[in-house]
Amino acid sequence: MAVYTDISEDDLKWFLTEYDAGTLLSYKGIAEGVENSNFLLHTTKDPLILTLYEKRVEKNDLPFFLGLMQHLAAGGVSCPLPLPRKDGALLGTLSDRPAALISFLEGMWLRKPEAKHCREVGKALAKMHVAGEDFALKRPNALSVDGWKVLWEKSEARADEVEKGLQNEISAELDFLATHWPKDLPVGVIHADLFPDNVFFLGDELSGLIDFYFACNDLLAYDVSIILNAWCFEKDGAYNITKGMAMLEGYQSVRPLSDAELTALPILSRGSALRFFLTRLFDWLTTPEGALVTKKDPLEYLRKLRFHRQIASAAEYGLAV
Ligand SMILES: Nc1ncnc2c1ncn2[C@@H]1O[C@H](COP(=O)(O)OP(=O)(O)O)[C@@H](O)[C@H]1O
Ligand SMILES: N[C@@H](CCOP(=O)(O)O)C(=O)O
Repeated sequence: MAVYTDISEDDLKWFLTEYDAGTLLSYKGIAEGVENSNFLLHTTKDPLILTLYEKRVEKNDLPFFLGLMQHLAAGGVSCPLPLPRKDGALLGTLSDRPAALISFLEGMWLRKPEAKHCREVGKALAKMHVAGEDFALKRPNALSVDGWKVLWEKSEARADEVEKGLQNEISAELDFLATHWPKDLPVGVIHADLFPDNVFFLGDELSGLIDFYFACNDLLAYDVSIILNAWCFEKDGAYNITKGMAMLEGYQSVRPLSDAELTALPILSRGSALRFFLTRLFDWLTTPEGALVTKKDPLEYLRKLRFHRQIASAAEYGLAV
């Protein structure tokens, strides 16, 4: 469960006086997510999500995230809209945390996505990439190669507690990726965390994307590798080529990938698998027992990383190159 910060009813009512959000009827903490504290609010107007920004979110980045949601929504991407305060600001303070109200998005995330859903996610990601082209603000990816090294330094000494031999394996992987990471591919605004729990569906129809708090400027094809990792593997660790094919076709129906992007897909997928392995490993080693958050398994991403090491070309993901 991710409610790191408690709020009192009085404080919340006071916070709401800054907005034209109606009168509070009820509120409850949301059990999902790992980064921030989220609450569902019912008022005499539309339902809202209240987010209190926690440890890994830099306050200076919030105008980028909230502005991006506004920009994408205006560009036809279905995503939550931040509600401005009466003074026009998108951000307030509650329980000593930066806090925002965003619109409630109908739908639910899929526990068992199928190939047809992967196709929709591919399309939606490509639409987001296109809609983000003229977004003026910039945010470098703090979780690319240099950021991975910093994260790794914090976990390295204890990595073998999770699996013997990890210290050597991951150090070598980082060296490899630092040397071979592609530089000349198309860049733009990427979501960077488009996992199943961040995509809502109503029936089989994709109703929207949420959780833009890792969004940044980086290689567009890196974002494709993230969804490939997050959506196209089965619980037993096997890659599902039918899902991969559907996802890549969906993406390319909106934004075709260049030959260089396709060639780079295996190494980008190694990188994105490593990125999620490293944040999970850090959380695994540092989250106190009994904390109200579900820890995610780092080894799931180690297995994906090892899979991508064996891939010789993007054709093996389900696409003729
Ligand atoms: N705009 C929204 N509309 C509906 N539900 C939302 C919205 N934003 C967040 N949620 C709910 O809160 C949960 C956690 O949100 P998320 O942004 O993924 O949190 P975190 O950043 O902490 O990972 C989601 O799984 C969803 O249930
Ligand atoms: N998707 C990441 C963790 C970030 O969680 P989210 O709730 O913000 O999507 C992972 O699976 O490691």
